Amino acid sequence: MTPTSSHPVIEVSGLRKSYGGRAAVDGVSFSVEEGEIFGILGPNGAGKTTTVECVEGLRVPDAGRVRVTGLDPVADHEQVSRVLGAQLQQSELQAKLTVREALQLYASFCPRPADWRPLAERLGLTDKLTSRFGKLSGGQKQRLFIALALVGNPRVVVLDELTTGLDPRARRDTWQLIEEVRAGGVTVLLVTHFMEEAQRLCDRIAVIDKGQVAALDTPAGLIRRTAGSTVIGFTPSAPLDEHEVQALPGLASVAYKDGRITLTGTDETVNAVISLLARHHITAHQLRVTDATLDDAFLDLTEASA
Ligand SMILES: Nc1ncnc2c1ncn2[C@@H]1O[C@H](COP(=O)(O)OP(=O)(O)OP(=O)(O)O)[C@@H](O)[C@H]1O
Repeated sequence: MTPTSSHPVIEVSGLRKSYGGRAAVDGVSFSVEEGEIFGILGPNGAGKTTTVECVEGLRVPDAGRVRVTGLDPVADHEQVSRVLGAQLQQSELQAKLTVREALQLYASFCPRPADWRPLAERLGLTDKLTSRFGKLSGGQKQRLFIALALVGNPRVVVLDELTTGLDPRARRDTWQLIEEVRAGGVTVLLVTHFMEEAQRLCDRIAVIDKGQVAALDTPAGLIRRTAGSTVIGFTPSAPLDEHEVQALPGLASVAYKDGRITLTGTDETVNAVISLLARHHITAHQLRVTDATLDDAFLDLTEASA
């Protein structure tokens, strides 16, 4: 089989994988189009890494179909490894290898490698080229893994826990780099625990929970699915009547903490709260009205299936 562009770049359909009789991935389906940044989000143990390892051909599915540029990652492993760049796990690099040697070595495996020097520069590794892998800090190792995933000029890059262990500046630089990589037409499959990262980078996200896709949408679409897409918080100058609060239109949730009330609901809820306060001559101190975040949506979606 040869790669073709008529397929989605990544297709996963009815994927199942069990370990010792326990399903880690239980019927996952999604497809990723060329040039997309597709996020996989989910709680610990949800089956995210197992899913992406099946995409990388590192695990053999028990059932279902996985294709990368139309190729089977297990049967056509060699061809897939020419188009797919993956972030390494810690144990996969020798401690004695220097950063330069690692970059040169990985570039030498690839048919049309990128120039590793600007990549190293972009990832803040230029000062570390002669340092041995074993002596790098956690964040420096992480940056090297990102460089190694990109050095082969892949069509598809799989990044699992992209920015874990990076400081805030390195994290932001890495996000920018990923956006630049995508602007160059590369498709990105990104496993992340960081909501801000998913919201900022991903075109679409599959929320995986207990081995299944709990929701698949754009970040904005996922937020809209949450019961309360608007969050209203304030400290009232006098207690509110609980019956009136519960009767607010569009109300999704109410929480009280240290005299402060936080409601989630809709725009209608905001208007109704303001009228309620005005009717009772109650002042709202430190009133904040914000949009719900992906964090709220994630909790809602993964709790809903708990
Ligand atoms: N090699 C393995 N042998 C046995 N069980 C495994 C193996 N790898 C993963 N599991 C189990 O499969 C389930 C899914 O694991 P997986 O690593 O895919 O989840 P994850 O969503 O990536 O989790 P995390 O966010 O914690 O990295 C977990 O219950 C895990 O314990």
